[in-house]
Amino acid sequence: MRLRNPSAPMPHPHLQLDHVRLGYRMPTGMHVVVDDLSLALHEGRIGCLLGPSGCGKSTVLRAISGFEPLLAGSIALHGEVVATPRRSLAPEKRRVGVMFQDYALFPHLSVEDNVGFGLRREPAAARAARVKGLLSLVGMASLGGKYPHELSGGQQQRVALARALAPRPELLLLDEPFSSLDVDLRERLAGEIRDILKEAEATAILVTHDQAEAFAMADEIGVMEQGRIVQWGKAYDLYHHPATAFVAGFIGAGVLVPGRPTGNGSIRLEFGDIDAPGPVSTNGDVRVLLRPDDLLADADSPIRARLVHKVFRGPGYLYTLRLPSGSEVLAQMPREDGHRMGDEIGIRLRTGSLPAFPA
Ligand SMILES: Nc1ncnc2c1ncn2[C@@H]1O[C@H](COP(=O)(O)OP(=O)(O)OP(=O)(O)O)[C@@H](O)[C@H]1O
Repeated sequence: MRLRNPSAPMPHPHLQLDHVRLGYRMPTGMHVVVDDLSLALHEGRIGCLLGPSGCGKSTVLRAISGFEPLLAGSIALHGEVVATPRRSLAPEKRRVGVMFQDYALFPHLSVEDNVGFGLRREPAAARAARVKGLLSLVGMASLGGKYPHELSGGQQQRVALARALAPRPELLLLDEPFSSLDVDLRERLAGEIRDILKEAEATAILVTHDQAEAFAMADEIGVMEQGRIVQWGKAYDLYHHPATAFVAGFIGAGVLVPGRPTGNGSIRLEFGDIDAPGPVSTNGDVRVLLRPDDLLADADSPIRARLVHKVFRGPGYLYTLRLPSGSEVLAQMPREDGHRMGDEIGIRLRTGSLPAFPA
C-alpha cells in the first residue's frame, strides 16, 4: 500500500468535472440533459454515478471519454484540462478505458488475443507477460486459449475488464457493466471486480441505476436526478442521511411518513415523537423517512398496526403494516414469529432520530 505524507498538500483530483453542461441539438433547439455537474475523484478511488434511466449518466461518461462536446464547464484529468466548450483533447489522447455492458469481446479472437488487443504495438514478450499477469489478476489464468462463446457471462465480463486494463488507462469507465447478468451474479461479481480494480490501483467511474451494484463496488457515489448530482457521498451516508426526498426514495427501501415539528426539537409522527435530525422549520409539515429496520415488533407497545403483507426475505420477513390513519409502513422482522395476515401487532421505533424533509 502506498502511504501519503500527511503534511504533503492533497494532490490534484485524478478526475475533475466543474460545472459541466451537456446536451443534444434537436430540431427544436438545444436539449440540455446534464447541467452544472461537478465532481472530483482522487487516484485509486472508484466513483459511481447512480440514477434512474435517462438522468444523463451515460452522457457524462461519453463527455469524460471525449465523445460528447461540452456546452459549459470543464473536465480535467490529473490536473490537465482536457475539455472545455472551446477545446477538446481527442479521445485516444486521454488514456481513458471504457468497459461496456455487452462486453463487446471479439468473437473470433481467443481470450488471450482479446486481452492483448490494445497492446499490438508492444514487443511480443512484454505483451505476453502483461496478458498473463492480467489473466491471473482476473482469475482466468487457465482459460487464455478459450473463445468468448465458451465462457459464462461472468467470465466474459472478467476478460472484458482485463482487456480494458491492458493499456494501463489513466481512468477506467464502466457503463452499466453488469446489467446483462442475473441479479445474484451481479452483486457478487461487482464485489470481485472492485477487488481487481483495487489490486490494479485503477481509478474508475461506474455508472448504474442499480443501487446494490453501486454499493458493492464504489467508494463514493453521486446520486443523479435529471442531469444533476443531488448528493455525493459514501453508501452509508446516502442510506442513513439522504440529502433530499428523492435520494431517500431512490436508495433502499423505505416510506416517507407525514410528521409535524413540535417546536421543541422533536417531530410528532402518528406513532410517537422522534428527535428532529437538525433544525427543522416549525411552520410546515415534514415527511420523515422510515426504513424497514427502523421499526421493531413489541407486544407491549401501545402503538398498534395491522399486518397487510408479508414477504419472506431469507434472513427475515418484510412486513407491510397499516397504521390506524391508513398509511402503510415497512418493517423488517428478524424471524418467524407467528404473525398472520390481518393481525394487530405492537410496534415501536428503534431509533430516536430519522431524516426529515419538507412536505
Ligand atoms: N444521441 C442523443 N440524441 C438526443 N438525445 C439523447 C441522445 N442520447 C441520449 N439522449 C437523451 O439524453 C438524456 C440522458 O440520456 P443518457 O443515456 O445519458 O441517460 P442514462 O442516465 O445513461 O440512461 P440509461 O440508464 O437509460 O442509459 C435522455 O433523455 C436521452 O433521451
